[in-house]
Amino acid sequence: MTVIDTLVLDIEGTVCPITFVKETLFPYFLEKLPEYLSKVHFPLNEDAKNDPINSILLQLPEETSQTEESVKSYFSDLVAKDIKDPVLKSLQGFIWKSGYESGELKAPVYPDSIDFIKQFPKANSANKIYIYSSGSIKAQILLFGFVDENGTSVDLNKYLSGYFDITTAGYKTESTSYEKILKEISKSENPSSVLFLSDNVKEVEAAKAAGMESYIVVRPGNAPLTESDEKNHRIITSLSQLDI
Ligand SMILES: CSCCC(=O)C(=O)COP(=O)(O)O
Ligand SMILES: [Mg+2]
Repeated sequence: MTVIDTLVLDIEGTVCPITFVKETLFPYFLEKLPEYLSKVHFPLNEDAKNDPINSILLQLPEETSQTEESVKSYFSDLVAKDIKDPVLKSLQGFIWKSGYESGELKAPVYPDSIDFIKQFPKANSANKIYIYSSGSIKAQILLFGFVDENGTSVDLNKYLSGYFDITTAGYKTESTSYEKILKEISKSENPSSVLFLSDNVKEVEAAKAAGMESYIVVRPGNAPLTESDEKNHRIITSLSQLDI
């Protein structure tokens, strides 16, 4: 049996509760959005590329980016439907930054995940951990940079070897995205030495189709699994159950 030395971790529903994303991060973004949009001049200025919000909004379809109101209602709709849209994810990462830096936001990464992330990449071993989330890479680095460990903010980024999102790897339910990750981390020849963990069955199936090992992580509040999901996949409820 191949030894697993590389982990690729999903975030929401895997190493941190879905409620943190849905009930804290998404509402924080919607609450702050009007304040950020009020500083933008509409119609958008094609030449104001060094204004970060203006440049993000320039990636929107033209009919959506005409007025402050149309932009607000476009993003609110995407958030309500939890659409993994790259422009939304980029703007969310930008707005969450000020929340983490002011101390208003702290990421409730599960204690078992904090322990695992700290101990798995031992010195002088090939062990590595990567992150693959629909949240932008900027948002991933922020989340792991401000982890709430017993009330203290800790930075776990030094234990992580890299990050992938939908702009760099592709959508998480497509096997080609996992093939791309394998190539990027030089594991195409040995995909079964890589373990992907996620709460999302379709993501687990896509990773397996690319040749990775993959388990479903069940956490409180995650979507329920069917009998066939339970039969076809290995399931864990904590990263402390990993026998690697
Ligand atoms: C990186 S924090 C924000 C998470 C987010 O926006 C999201 O859509 C979570 O998706 P995941 O792929 O981590 O389940
Ligand atoms: Mg998830």
